[in-house]
Amino acid sequence: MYKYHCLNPISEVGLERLTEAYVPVSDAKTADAILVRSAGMHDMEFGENLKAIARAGAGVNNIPLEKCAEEGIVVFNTPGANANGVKELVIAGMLLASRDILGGINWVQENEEDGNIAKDAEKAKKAFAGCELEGKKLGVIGLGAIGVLVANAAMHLGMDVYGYDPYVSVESAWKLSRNIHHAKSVDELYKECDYITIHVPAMESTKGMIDSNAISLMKKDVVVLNFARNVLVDEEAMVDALISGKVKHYVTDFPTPIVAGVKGAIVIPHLGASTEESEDNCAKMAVKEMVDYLENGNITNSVNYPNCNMGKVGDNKRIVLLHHNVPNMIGQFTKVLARDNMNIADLVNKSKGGYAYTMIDIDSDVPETVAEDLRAIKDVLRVRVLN
Ligand SMILES: NC(=O)c1ccc[n+]([C@@H]2O[C@H](COP(=O)([O-])OP(=O)(O)OC[C@H]3O[C@@H](n4cnc5c(N)ncnc54)[C@H](O)[C@@H]3O)[C@@H](O)[C@H]2O)c1
Ligand SMILES: O=C(O)CC[C@@H](O)C(=O)O
Repeated sequence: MYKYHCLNPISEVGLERLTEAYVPVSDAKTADAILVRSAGMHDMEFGENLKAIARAGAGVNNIPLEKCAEEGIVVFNTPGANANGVKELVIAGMLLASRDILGGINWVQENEEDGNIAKDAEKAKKAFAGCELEGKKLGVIGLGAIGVLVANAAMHLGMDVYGYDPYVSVESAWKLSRNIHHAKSVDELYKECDYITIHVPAMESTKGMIDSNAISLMKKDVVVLNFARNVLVDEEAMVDALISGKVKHYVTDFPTPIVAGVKGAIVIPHLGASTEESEDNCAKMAVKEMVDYLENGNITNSVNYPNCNMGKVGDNKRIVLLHHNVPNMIGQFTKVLARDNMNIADLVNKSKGGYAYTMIDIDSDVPETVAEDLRAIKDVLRVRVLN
């Protein structure tokens, strides 16, 4: 029996895939696994049973990844599962920034009682005119799951698209249209583009990436879109640029007291991934990853431990060990197993940064004393025996 806790509402389409072996609990401290969306987890104390956190979404800046790794808790996310939802809202954001659709709709609501509204609208509409996207230059910073979709869609709308991502994956590079210009530096993109959209994770290295210096390089009347995280943009600098008229619109999915209500800021209440399809996709993927880890020890799409897969647990017992990525760990594991005369049927070891994961299939029972001896090895963070 596994206990799970949902820190945010998770789509039923995902939860209904859990068998009767899974029970929801109201106290996160007692859970084997936590399902989460955007809830902040940095101040949480984790219970000793907690083995996995599955983020139904892409961004993991709400989760203390290093602390989890040290406590032997594997953190998963759902790469690409909500990318289409975000892409569509980014396109909507570009349209909202180009045509005064919001101003026009407000005008109609304010004049709803005007019996001559059809005729008056024809006079009023010139105040809400705008420009088209076709032929304009779009810069996309970050060519991952979302950035690639935005770049390709904008290209199909007739935009001239520049992409910047020094760490682009092979998978993304394959998906990216060959008509996208490869910006050699982010400064080149700032100088060239009429619209700039950012799709990078919030990390120490990306925080404040769009600051006053970046804005100073941009064209006058540029539109900046941020559907990634508020901390990527120096919001004080952005407000100054909106007030001075350097930036025409700042379209952001992240309301903060600094930008909400500022003229020129188009602020959306974090709706990028809030579609039925995205929520279902994320929940299904998060639940699948969580179940496969709890039951089989397989790790897929973890952000703090290496991916590692030995298929389903069969007739053999499986020992899974989370540990620091330091020399001689396998030697110490096999010594413990050899001492108890245990035969290894299969073994996989993978590492990611400072952490490593070892899966060992054993063709006999694994006494608790063996598990305890493995746990006692220095640099071992967690040991589980499955089946
Ligand atoms: N608004 C929403 O509801 C919503 C939904 C999903 C994701 N997001 C945010 O969008 C971010 C991106 O999502 P994704 O699914 O595309 O993630 P992803 O991991 O697929 O792509 C991120 C890309 O950013 C690139 N990158 C990293 N550092 C960079 C840098 N300094 N300069 C340029 N590129 C850099 C990476 O190489 C990667 O290709 C997430 O981390 C999350 O914060 C927001
Ligand atoms: O869960 C959400 O609603 C938003 C998720 C989004 O910000 C993400 O990073 O995937």
